[in-house]
Amino acid sequence: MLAVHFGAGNIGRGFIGLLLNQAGYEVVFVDVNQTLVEELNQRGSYHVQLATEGTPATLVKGVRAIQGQDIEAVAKAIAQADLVTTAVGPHILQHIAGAIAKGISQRLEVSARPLNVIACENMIGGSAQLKAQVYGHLNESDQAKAGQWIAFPNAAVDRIVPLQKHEDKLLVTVEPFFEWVVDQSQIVGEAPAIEGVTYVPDLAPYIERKLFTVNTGHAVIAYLGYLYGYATIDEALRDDRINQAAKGALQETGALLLEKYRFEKETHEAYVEKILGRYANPMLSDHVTRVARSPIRKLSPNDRLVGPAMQCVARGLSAEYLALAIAAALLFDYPEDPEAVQIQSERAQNGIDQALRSYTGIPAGNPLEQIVLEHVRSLQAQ
Ligand SMILES: NC(=O)c1ccc[n+]([C@@H]2O[C@H](COP(=O)([O-])OP(=O)(O)OC[C@H]3O[C@@H](n4cnc5c(N)ncnc54)[C@H](O)[C@@H]3O)[C@@H](O)[C@H]2O)c1
Ligand SMILES: O=P(O)(O)OC[C@@H](O)[C@@H](O)[C@H](O)[C@H](O)CO
Repeated sequence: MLAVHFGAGNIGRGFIGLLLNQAGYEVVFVDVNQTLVEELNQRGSYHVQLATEGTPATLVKGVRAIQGQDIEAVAKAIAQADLVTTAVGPHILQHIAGAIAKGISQRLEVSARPLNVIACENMIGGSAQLKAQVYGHLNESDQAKAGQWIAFPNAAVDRIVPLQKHEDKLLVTVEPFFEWVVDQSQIVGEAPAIEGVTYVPDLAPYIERKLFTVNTGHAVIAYLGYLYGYATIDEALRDDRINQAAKGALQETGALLLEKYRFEKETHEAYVEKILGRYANPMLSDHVTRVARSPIRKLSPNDRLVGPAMQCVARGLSAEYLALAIAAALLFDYPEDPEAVQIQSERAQNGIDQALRSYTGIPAGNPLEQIVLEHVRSLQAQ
């Protein structure tokens, strides 16, 4: 069994590649980072270390890699694959769509075999978005055939994997917890048997619960942590102001999720407690600037902050702490993050009101707008 995985980064090696390997797949990574590609091909293996005391590292063997710019080689691998997965980042999906389409066309020419393409990104409808981008590269006849043989099931993935700073360029340290949920209703052929994957009939509650809890809380801690001068998530969480804001935001998204999806209150509270413990893991050393990365994406209308905040406001639920985090994200002026630089330049040229409108999609006059602007003023005054 052959799995082609796009993105040999933190989640790619530390989570998806590991589980696929343990499920018996030969894993072929596709990446544009030449160092990673060369190391993977030279060594054919790498280690995954759990961020806990005294656990030995796991060896992932029999892997190789293809340079992402080698479209012919990538397409050939996809034509032969039994499964395709991605963990490249939401904005990169459009750049891999052409190679996936080429592989699908080659495959449809020679064989009628089902193939599932699963985007493992932090976003709602990641695989559906990738499908639309891939279809943009297929002719009508291939689109029709692909409709029968190629599926793009949406997924939710959860495992905190910080930036890696090991001498060994392939070693990846991950938290022990993981969750990989896939929409069963969108699978073509037999569902891939991967230990650790949960198939569900409808992904919506799972992806929203994950994005609006794990990633919302994370974003609150990261943006406030950055403003208050902390380097890592666990450090920031020890500040009472940030701790209270994270818990407050998770209460707000919790109220929304409970109302929308009828999760059991106790089960959701236990889920939140577990996540707060995961953030606090001192062995992860997860930098606030990693978690805060790409603020334009994180401030977009369907993402972890504005998404739940707008829904809370529409339902008459509180969104005070979410608004505080949106304000902090608008003030995130980390010079090494191009999206932060872009927001700050908009703010400098046209003011915070315009920056808020441009990047959050909050309609002018929506009550959330004023709440966010008040938080901006109070954060600036501190
Ligand atoms: N790190 C986490 O804790 C975590 C957890 C769950 C989900 N995610 C999601 O997983 C995805 C990847 O995150 P990450 O933390 O592993 O990032 P990362 O930067 O470590 O990995 C991304 C990899 O994609 C590669 N890449 C970039 N452009 C490419 C292209 N055109 N073709 C092939 N490869 C390309 C990069 O070189 C890099 O190795 C994101 O969507 C993220 O939100 C991350
Ligand atoms: O990957 P991002 O940039 O969408 O979000 C940053 C972190 O919140 C994220 O990577 C988490 O660590 C991960 O989603 C945990 O499952």
